Order: sequence, then C-alpha cells, then structure tokens
Amino acid sequence: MVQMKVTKDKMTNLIQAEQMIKRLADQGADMVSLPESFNCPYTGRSFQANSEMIPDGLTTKTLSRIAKENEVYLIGGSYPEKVIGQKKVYNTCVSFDRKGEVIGKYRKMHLFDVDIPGKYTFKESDRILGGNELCIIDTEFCKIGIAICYDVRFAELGQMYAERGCDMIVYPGTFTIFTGPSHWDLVLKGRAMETECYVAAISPARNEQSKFVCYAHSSVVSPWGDIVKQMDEKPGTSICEIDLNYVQEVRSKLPVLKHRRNDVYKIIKLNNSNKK
Ligand SMILES: NC(=O)CCC(=O)C(=O)O
Repeated sequence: MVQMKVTKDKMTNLIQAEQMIKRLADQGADMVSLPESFNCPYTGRSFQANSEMIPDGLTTKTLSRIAKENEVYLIGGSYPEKVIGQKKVYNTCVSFDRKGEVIGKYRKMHLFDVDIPGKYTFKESDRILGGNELCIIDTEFCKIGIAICYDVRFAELGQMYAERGCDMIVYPGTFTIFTGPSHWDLVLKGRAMETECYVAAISPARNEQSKFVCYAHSSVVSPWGDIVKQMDEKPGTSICEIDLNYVQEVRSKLPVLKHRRNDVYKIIKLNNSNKK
C-alpha cells in the first residue's frame, strides 16, 4: 500500500510514487497499489486540469515503466482520464502486470455528490463522468475486482466481483475526514464479509493544507471481516501478506455465496444502462 502525500505538482507525485513502489518491491512486494487521485489533488478543478489520455498520457506511460522495472503488479490508484469530445473526465484506475502491460482499466462508477450541511459539499458529477463497466484483473495469484472509493458503499458491485470469481477486491479511495471515522472500517469489513474476499483500500496520506482533507488509514481486511493491516494518517508504505487459502477456508465454513437465493432475487449486469 502506497499512502503518499499528494501535492499540486504532478511530477513530484510521480517521483514520490516511483520511490515508494521501488521501496515496496525491494521489500518483496508482488503487488502494489497507489491511492485514488494520486497524481493531483482530489478537487474537480484539479482533476480536469490534470486529465490525460489513457494509455498515451504521461502517467500511464510512467506507471507502465515503473511496473516493468520493479517487476510488480501495479494497481495505479486513480487519475483523471481525458476523452476526446468530452468536456468532463473520468476518474480511472489502470492496472499493470509485471511486464508493464495494461491488464485493466476501471472508471469510477458511483460519483460522490454529497452535501453534509456545515461540514462538506462535493459534487463529483460537475466535472466527472461515471463509468459503466466492471474491471477484473487476472493475476498469477487470483482474480481481483477493481473499484474506486465511493463505489465501496455499493454492496452490489462487490457481490458481482465475488460471483465472477474474484478472491480480492481493491478500492483505491480517499474518504473524507467527516465520513471516514464512522464509515471506513465498517464498509470495508462489510464488503469483505459479504463477498468473502480480501478487501484492500488505499488512500492518500492526510494533508491538512489540502482542500479535501482525507481520513487516510489504508487497510487490508480478511474474508472473515478482520482488519489484518491498517495504516494511520501519515505518509508511508505498508506490506501485507495475503493467504488465499483462507478465502476458500472461510467460504467452505460459512458458504454465504452458495446460500444466496438467486431464485428469489438476483444481481444482474445491464449493459451501459446507467449513462447519466
Ligand atoms: N473519494 C470519494 O469517493 C469520497 C467518498 C467518501 O468520502 C465517502 O464517505 O463515501
């Protein structure tokens, strides 16, 4: 987990990300994840100003090189994706294999439009478009579902990943300082417990000077719902060893995935039905 302090300068962020990824690779990490909005501050204006084409932009090319040089799987947090002909951008996570090849692209599906009077107002949809596609990356270890931050509140998405054979779900995410203390652990544990997957959520470090002050606390939760690794609010890296046999153990002891009453209710995927 790369819990980096995101600055206003893209190059500084890319250099910092590279140093932290290298540190983790040197310590033996097989897979590294960056946080949501790792190459620019998480504000609508900054997101639009820093948007790049994928895969031809600087950030995607840089991450591909870093994954290849360090021979790690890299889940590229998220960064703003420019699309020709669209004024708004996507909040996108690109994943790479050990050779630096792109193995997945996920566009944040649920947009964070909230108004908590006296505390916090944010309208992601003013400048960002919501994606419509799931993203499963097929690694040498297991299948991993990718989603971004606010998506974690929507149980159905996690359940679709579990139904499609994922043993892990990774959410690069930057929860607010207002919602995180009450909800972060709860939603991560909830998604892990009901999907019986490992859940990892990777946040930037807290930056009190930023317009968007995040909760941080990057975490890994086991399929039983226990927090197996959690960082505090400070910048840093953290490694967690994951035992995929434990996924099968939990699923055989408590087979909630099998007990779902698909004859009564069912989660289905509607193709491109959610364009707003
Ligand atoms: N980056 C986000 O989507 C923020 C989500 C958040 O803070 C929440 O409480 O949900």
